[in-house]
Amino acid sequence: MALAAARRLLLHAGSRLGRREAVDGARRFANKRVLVETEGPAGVAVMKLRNPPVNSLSLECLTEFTISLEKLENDKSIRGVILTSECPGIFSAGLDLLEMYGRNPAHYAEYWKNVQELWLRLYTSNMILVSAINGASPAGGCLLALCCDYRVMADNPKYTIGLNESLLGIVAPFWFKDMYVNTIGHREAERALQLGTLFPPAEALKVGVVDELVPEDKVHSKARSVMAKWLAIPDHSRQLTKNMMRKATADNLIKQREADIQNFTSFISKDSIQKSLHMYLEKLKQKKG
Ligand SMILES: CC/C=C\C/C=C\C/C=C\C=C\CC(=O)SCCNC(=O)CCNC(=O)[C@H](O)C(C)(C)COP(=O)(O)OP(=O)(O)OC[C@H]1O[C@@H](n2cnc3c(N)ncnc32)[C@H](O)[C@@H]1OP(=O)(O)O
Repeated sequence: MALAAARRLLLHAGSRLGRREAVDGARRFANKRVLVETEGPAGVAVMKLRNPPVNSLSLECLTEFTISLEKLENDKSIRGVILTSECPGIFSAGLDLLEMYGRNPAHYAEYWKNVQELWLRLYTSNMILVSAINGASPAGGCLLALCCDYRVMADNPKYTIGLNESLLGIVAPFWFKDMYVNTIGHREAERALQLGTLFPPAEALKVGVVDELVPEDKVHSKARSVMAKWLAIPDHSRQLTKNMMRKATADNLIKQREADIQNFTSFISKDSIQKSLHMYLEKLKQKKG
């Protein structure tokens, strides 16, 4: 309830701000963790995640992301969105592990509902989505990129991308898996999901997790030129085609959202899974020291 009220407030405040800035010509709105700029080619917004240090998708970040998307969807002048990060070297570290560790079942359920909500909005968006992957993109970070229509990645071998859930002792849900299969094919997905592979850029390109690699300083300009190509296609035919390609995958979750929340909640609440997450978080800490 409290989150729903916060969401309404944010949406309202955001739309007032958005309107005022549009009058000034600045065309920019921001929540704390998501910045949206609509400068550049007409009809294109750039959405930047800014939840330092690693753009983990906390409940607040998910909510702000979903609200920003909703606002852009409602703005008929916007036809395309470039999704990128403001955190140096990190696109997104994926779902926030601290939302899935040491909390209670009601929190897990609320969190998962919001993860589903963001995925459904992104994956089924009528807008053209291009990701400018300017850093590491594990698990939920990869999920965000996979929702896009085209993925441009910085060719920096330090950055990796993939669904690495099995390395954490958890299991990618069926809808993550479905989207992976849709993108890279059954055999590659089967192998990568079991091994929790994090692909360096050249391998990510080879297997089809991303569509194009460019030098790091060219990621944004390339994303813009890709967007220009997609904008040249009439919206109605592109949207109907996208819907035809993606609807069955989205419907598969829509028809069992509640069961998926229950599954997640009981899975993540298990002592053995909490122990695995604890060990993984400790490993992340030790990496530093
Ligand atoms: C039967 C099945 C039924 C249902 C389905 C069930 C379950 C499915 C469940 C969940 C699916 C989850 C998908 C996910 O997205 S899980 C998240 C996976 N993410 C990762 O593995 C990334 C981990 N992070 C890293 O590898 C690195 O941090 C990095 C490469 C992103 C960045 O490296 P850096 O060296 O630059 O930074 P660090 O020092 O490692 O990190 C800084 C700081 O941030 C904390 N942190 C990192 N990632 C996360 C995260 N995802 N969530 C929360 N916090 C994170 C890290 O611990 C550091 O914190 P401190 O400064 O030490 O406090």
